[in-house]
Amino acid sequence: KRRTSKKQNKNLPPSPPKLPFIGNLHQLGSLPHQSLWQLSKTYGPVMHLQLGKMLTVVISSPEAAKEVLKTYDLDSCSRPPLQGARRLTYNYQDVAFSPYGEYWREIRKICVVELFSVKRVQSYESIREEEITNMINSISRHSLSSPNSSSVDLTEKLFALTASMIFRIAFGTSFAGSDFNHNKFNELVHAAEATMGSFSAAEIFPYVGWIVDWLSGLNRRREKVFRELDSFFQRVVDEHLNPGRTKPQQEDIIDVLLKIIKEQARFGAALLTEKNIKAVLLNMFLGGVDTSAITMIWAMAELAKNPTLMKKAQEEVRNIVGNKGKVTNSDIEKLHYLKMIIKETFRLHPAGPLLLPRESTSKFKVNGYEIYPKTLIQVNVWGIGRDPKIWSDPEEFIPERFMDNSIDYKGQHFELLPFGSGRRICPGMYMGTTTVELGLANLLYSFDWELPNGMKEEVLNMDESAGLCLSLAKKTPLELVPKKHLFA
Ligand code: HEM
Repeated sequence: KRRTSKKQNKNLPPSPPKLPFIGNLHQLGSLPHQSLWQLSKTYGPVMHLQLGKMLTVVISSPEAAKEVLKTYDLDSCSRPPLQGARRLTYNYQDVAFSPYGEYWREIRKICVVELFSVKRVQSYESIREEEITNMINSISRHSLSSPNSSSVDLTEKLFALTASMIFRIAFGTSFAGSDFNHNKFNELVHAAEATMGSFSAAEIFPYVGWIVDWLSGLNRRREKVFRELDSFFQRVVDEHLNPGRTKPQQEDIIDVLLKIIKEQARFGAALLTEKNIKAVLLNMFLGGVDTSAITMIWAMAELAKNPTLMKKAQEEVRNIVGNKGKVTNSDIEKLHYLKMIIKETFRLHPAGPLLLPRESTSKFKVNGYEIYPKTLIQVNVWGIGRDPKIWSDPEEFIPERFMDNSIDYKGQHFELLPFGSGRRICPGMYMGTTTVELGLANLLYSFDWELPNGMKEEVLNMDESAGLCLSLAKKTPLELVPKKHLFA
């Protein structure tokens, strides 16, 4: 049973004042990473909050993040059993929400070694290039067919791009080749994300919360999304099991997982089942589609707001690629300025502003305060990215700050943690950054971009939208006017 602060208020981190019953819940607001960052300015980089019945510790400095994610990684790398995720993960039989233990270690190893390894990601190079070419062609058609320079909705284009890529990588067919409607699928994935992210009353209020969830229809909505996704995933798995199926050129993710199941059965060590395949597919859609799209959208929005930086990035990519027609994987390593733009985007707009919640499994101390077992831990990487003690002009988008600076985002530098760090670090980091780099490079190479209707850069709306499960989206769609770049 989750502990409450009454039993252990000896040396807990400082906390804002609480209300009876709900504790600090009312202080979260609609953008919790922002409210928590404000609170941390008063209560410090290690503070505790009572969210209903859940004791939560919020970490808001690189030093404290290093303690949790490195020094005490093993003591804090479990996940809380969130009700929103329970059904959709077949009782936490996925990677992202599975508690720390033998099963998680095994499935995590499969992800790192088999599914998202550098070799596997490289094997999907042609899928990435084809899907990006499709997007560029569709923007070109738009730009040619509207001589009065009407804008395209880049938010829609980039979500469609990452969804199509993950769909093909996971299932081996494209949306066009499946009987699943593109929009319907995106709708379903977003509904799943929303149910995952929704707080259950059952989680927050002891004894009576389940009644609220039942009355509000939350359980019914979760069940409906679960059934639809489950039946879709099951159908694709069954198709893969059909001996008459024509296989795609590269093994897709379902092929790889089915092969592992077969091998395990041969050695009598059956650990994975079809349920695990479906749960991992869900992780790929929830973890891989929005995060990469959102990062590209924020990067393009920042560049549209800063035309000098946009021009510098375009000159770099056009000089390096020449009139080849498109940017390919082999060009990316030479695009140093683009890489700085991506780092700066991760600093200001990390797709997971609070990472995913961790749960402690033993007692340890951070900054002299006790963290007890079964505490929910959130690391505010959004706040750390905007801390004036670490970054000069923190609210400004300045890619050049990374020029003579060794800070990277791969989990070794606790000032910049868009993918987290330690045992739970995002296993899809290479897949995500490869998509973001190639997608952005091609957008910058192929078109000049302008704000619509003579809009001034200062008025471009950069508000954040209430985060769902993981992702911190731009509130309004990014509409920009593309002008096809003509090479001499
Ligand atoms: C720009 C792109 C991406 C960003 C910013 C991102 C960010 C994150 C973050 C912040 C976490 C939580 C780490 C923690 O708890 O400490 C995470 C976990 C995870 N991500 Fe990503 N991600 C991205 C792309 C991807 C892709 C492409 C995939 C797979 C197709 C993926 C799959 C996962 C999975 C399975 C986990 C859970 C890992 C675990 O709990 O062991 N992510 N990601």
